[in-house]
Amino acid sequence: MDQKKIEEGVRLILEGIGEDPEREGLLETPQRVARMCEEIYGGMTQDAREHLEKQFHVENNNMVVEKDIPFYSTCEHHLLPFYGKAHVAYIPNGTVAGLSKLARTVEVFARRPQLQEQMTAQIADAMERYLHPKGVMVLIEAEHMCMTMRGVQKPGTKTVTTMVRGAFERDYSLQQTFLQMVK
Ligand SMILES: Nc1nc2c(ncn2[C@@H]2O[C@H](COP(=O)(O)OP(=O)(O)OP(=O)(O)O)[C@@H](O)[C@H]2O)c(=O)[nH]1
Ligand SMILES: [Zn+2]
Repeated sequence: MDQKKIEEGVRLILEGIGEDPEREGLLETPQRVARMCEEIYGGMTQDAREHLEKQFHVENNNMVVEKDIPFYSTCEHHLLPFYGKAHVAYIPNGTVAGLSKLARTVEVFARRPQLQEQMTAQIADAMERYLHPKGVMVLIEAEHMCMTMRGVQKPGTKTVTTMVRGAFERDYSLQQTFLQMVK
């Protein structure tokens, strides 16, 4: 990441809103924001493959559900946070990933400027591509700060997005099972 560019940008925004970037409280703010960007946009330099390619063989291919994975992301329109929970499920095809790797996959895509719909699809894509499962379903519920602290100002509004792949697309009862489990 180009820390210097971020610092220049933060200084310009501060000047733009009529602040004095040289006053004591703001002196280190550009560097702080640049360091923060490394963290909150850390997914930009990560590949979900690193997390998902190591797998373990299993005897049964029952549905695996990991629910209530908390995440923080940033909406790409306003650069304000959106945050909530991701629920992911897949039907293995002889192999499974380590449980932590599903949560890590969520992080890879959350830590980027994002649209919730896009993040939902990207997680499903990565699971499909690297786990080669029989099916995948992802459900994300989130609150968008751009809808609460500004604009339409509707705190409490939740946006729910889903993506289904493979067996979940064809079998409605699998979707129902997943929805029951994450409810
Ligand atoms: N589909 C989708 N929209 C999002 C997401 N995050 C923010 N938005 C919306 O992006 C839209 C941007 O609309 P614009 O009309 O270009 O921008 P705006 O004038 O700031 O819109 P308002 O928020 O309605 O004031 C808004 O409706 C936001 O609510 C997201 O993850 N997915
Ligand atoms: Zn927004």
